[in-house]
Amino acid sequence: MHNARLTIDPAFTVAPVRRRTFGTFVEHLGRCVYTGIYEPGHPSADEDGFRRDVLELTRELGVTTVRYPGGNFVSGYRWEDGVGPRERRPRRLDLAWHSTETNEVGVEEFMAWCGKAGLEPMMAVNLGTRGVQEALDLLEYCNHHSGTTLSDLRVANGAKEPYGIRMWCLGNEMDGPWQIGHKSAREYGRLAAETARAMRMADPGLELVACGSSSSSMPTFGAWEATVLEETYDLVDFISCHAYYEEKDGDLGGFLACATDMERFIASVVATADHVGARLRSRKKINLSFDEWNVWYLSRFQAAEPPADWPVAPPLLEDHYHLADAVAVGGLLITLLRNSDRVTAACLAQLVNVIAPIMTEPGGRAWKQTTFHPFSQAARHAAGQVLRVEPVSPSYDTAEYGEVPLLHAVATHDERQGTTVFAINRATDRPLALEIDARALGGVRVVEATTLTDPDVYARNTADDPDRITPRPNPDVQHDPLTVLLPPVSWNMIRLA
Ligand SMILES: O=[N+]([O-])c1ccc(O[C@@H]2O[C@@H](CO)[C@H](O)[C@H]2O)cc1
Repeated sequence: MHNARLTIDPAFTVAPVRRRTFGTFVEHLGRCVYTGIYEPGHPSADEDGFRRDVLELTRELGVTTVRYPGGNFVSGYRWEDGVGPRERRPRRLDLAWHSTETNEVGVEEFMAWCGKAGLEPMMAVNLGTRGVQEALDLLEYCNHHSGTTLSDLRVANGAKEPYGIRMWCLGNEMDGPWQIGHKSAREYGRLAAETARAMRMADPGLELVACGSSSSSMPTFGAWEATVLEETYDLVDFISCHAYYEEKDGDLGGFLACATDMERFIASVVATADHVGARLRSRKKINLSFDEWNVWYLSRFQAAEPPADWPVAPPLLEDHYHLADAVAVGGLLITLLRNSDRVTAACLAQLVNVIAPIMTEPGGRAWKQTTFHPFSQAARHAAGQVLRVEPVSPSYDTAEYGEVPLLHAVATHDERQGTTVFAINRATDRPLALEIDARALGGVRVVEATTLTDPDVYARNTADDPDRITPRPNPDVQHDPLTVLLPPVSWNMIRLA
């Protein structure tokens, strides 16, 4: 058995828990929209064609914000295609995903779905094939009350009240050579600046996200952020970060340590943003929108052929997650929370079917993947302030990241909801006895301790066995000293009150 310790003291805080940390992403990609959130013929479909089973799971997941409509898709998207009478909407080639887009769902349907799910939208504009004018048009269509051609069109299409969308992404991954309309940092920075400047003329209160790098392994990483922020610093609020991880060559220990990369990624982008701010002598701080993060078996996707014959909503990027994937996701969530001073928005990519916590069968069942659980527990129970905890833990050696602690943890504290510790044990061979020094909280007890684990780290949930991997009460809790046994390869939640 390994032993680790952490001390909880509500006097030492990082930042408030940001509700936007629990965002997700709905892209017109594969079956995320069609047969994901939307399937008119489905037995659970509501009057607007949205699957009630998916809506219910989305609520249970605890999602707060949702990014839309892409992703790579947005860089070739004409938003006007998706508004007005359905029978008049064009069918288009979606070059990003080699599919046919029917436009049955567009901004109107998406906003109606957000209303039903109780989510804040985060809208992306196309800066691949389009520019300032089209972004302004979409903004006017969405947010202007009425009395102009575009706002009256929205009203005529059934949405009397403006949508009031606050958060906007200025394009998507424009550093990626795969992106339609891919640009250099300077080209993109100028376009993002002019788009942001014009959007702010319409509404100075918007929160704008400039594209950062599509991963920290891009050759332009760092330089890209610096150049883009040189152009946009005073005009945007966020720089985006995207990161996907997968187990490579059977290196489970290295994979479970992937949050180490995310940690370094965040530190590098914060340093770069602050460096630009310092050179500009600005008092403003740019925050990070980690608006794509997840486990994604990208190498399998890259090895596969694109869909033949431009199908409508083909199954794409449908990763079936196992326990170890869920523990990796839990580790990434812990890192996002630990960096809540600068990471003030994040989106798990994506929500349904496409590298997603929720899976569906067309016409059939919906179920929770393993990765659903760390997200839903953190979204529900992380509250109040993120506490600065400094776990003391044995470490292990990884090929990719060097020495990494076996324990990765964070705690949050709220006067009413109490204190919650989220922790993963990365050890593959034995449990970790975690001693929690909670004396500063004064006489608290464990009110709930759960663990997500399984003797088979590659066990998955399926439609037939949807609860194979689900949080279960952790029986190994001792008081005085407060000690919880974390099983090997596990995600854990410990609630104190
Ligand atoms: O590292 N890559 O090779 C790589 C390739 C594509 C890629 O796309 C991003 O991930 C897609 C799925 O969420 C989103 O549509 C897009 O923004 C993100 C990363």
